[in-house]
Amino acid sequence: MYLKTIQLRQFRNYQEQRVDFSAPKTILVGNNAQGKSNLLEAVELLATLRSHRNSRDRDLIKESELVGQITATVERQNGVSDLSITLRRNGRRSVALNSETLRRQLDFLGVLNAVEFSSLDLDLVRGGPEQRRHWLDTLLIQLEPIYAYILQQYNQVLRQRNAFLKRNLESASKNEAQELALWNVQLATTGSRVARRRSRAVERLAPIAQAWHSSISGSTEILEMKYAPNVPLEQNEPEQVQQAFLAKLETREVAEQHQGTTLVGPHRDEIELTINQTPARSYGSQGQQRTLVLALKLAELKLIEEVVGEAPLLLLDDVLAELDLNRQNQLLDAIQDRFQTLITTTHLGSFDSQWLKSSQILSVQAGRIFSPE
Ligand SMILES: Nc1ncnc2c1ncn2[C@@H]1O[C@H](COP(=O)(O)OP(=O)(O)OP(=O)(O)O)[C@@H](O)[C@H]1O
Repeated sequence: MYLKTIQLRQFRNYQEQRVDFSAPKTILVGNNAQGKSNLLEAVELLATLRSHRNSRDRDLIKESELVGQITATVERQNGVSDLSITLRRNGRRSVALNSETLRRQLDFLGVLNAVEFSSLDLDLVRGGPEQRRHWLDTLLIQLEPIYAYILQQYNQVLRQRNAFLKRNLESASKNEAQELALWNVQLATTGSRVARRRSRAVERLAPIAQAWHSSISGSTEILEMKYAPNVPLEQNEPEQVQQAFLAKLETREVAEQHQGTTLVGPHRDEIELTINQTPARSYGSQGQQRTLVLALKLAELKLIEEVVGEAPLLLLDDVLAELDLNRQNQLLDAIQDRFQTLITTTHLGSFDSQWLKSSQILSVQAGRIFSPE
């Protein structure tokens, strides 16, 4: 797939900016805080309707404006599509595909696919389980857009169940016990859907990440990636997972009523990363942790390509310069010209000259993008 053009209106620090992509690789060069990451963020929103930086819509809209917009033209094997996202300060978003406003945001997903790699991704190793869940969920949304809906349903039930538990702290009248039983069934049904999909995704991702990791580290390190669901998934049959879910809820009932919050479910899952049998967080140097993140990102690219049948975009936000030459080359070899790649950097010095020759280079300055003289 190929992103041909993108247009930003009142988005972040851009007033009105169109970019035409003319090569498989585009390098965006500029000083800090000029708008490079903002452009990649716009592409990420088109692919996932989510932002790496977890921003609220009102932060995405240009200061003092009410509405912001991202539009783009994407070329795929089966034709050309126009995408558009309109952001409003009051938080109501609308999305359109080929100029037709879509009722369900879900139908917007899957037209453009992208993998983002930024320094924030080091949190995949160093951060808490929430970061890893968020990462896996974003990947799943691209692998099967229906997952966006499944996750939203789960989160909605979870919020309502939490509110119910809070309202009824410590009490358990007969009516309330009945209502709780209903919430439990809903939580188990929606939660099992989330957990089974996460499990499947990790199963497919883990061997690819392990192979990349071994290749980048020169076979000295073995990466293991394991899904550690909060509700055990001994069997992958929906019914059995739901039963296990309900059984665990029963064992935690007293604790949940005491704490007024849901203690069971995929919002407490973990994705375990170990290197040579040591938790990745406590293993080795920053460089080694970077190797791990790089392997995860390359695995994401490959898995999306496999599932979707076309190569996703790769968004490299200021990370190339942070990789040593060996890792840079591994990455560049893996990309070649197969993946359209947008790269941000503050200086071109660290790029291979061959690379520079075959890339489109654009300058970014105070919310304006232009070809350097
Ligand atoms: N909603 C907004 N309205 C106006 N300006 C914004 C908005 N959100 C962010 N900015 C501005 O965008 C700039 C940040 O741009 P960006 O994050 O793309 O930096 P960058 O060029 O990638 O640089 P760095 O190398 O520091 O990441 C800052 O000047 C910030 O004030």
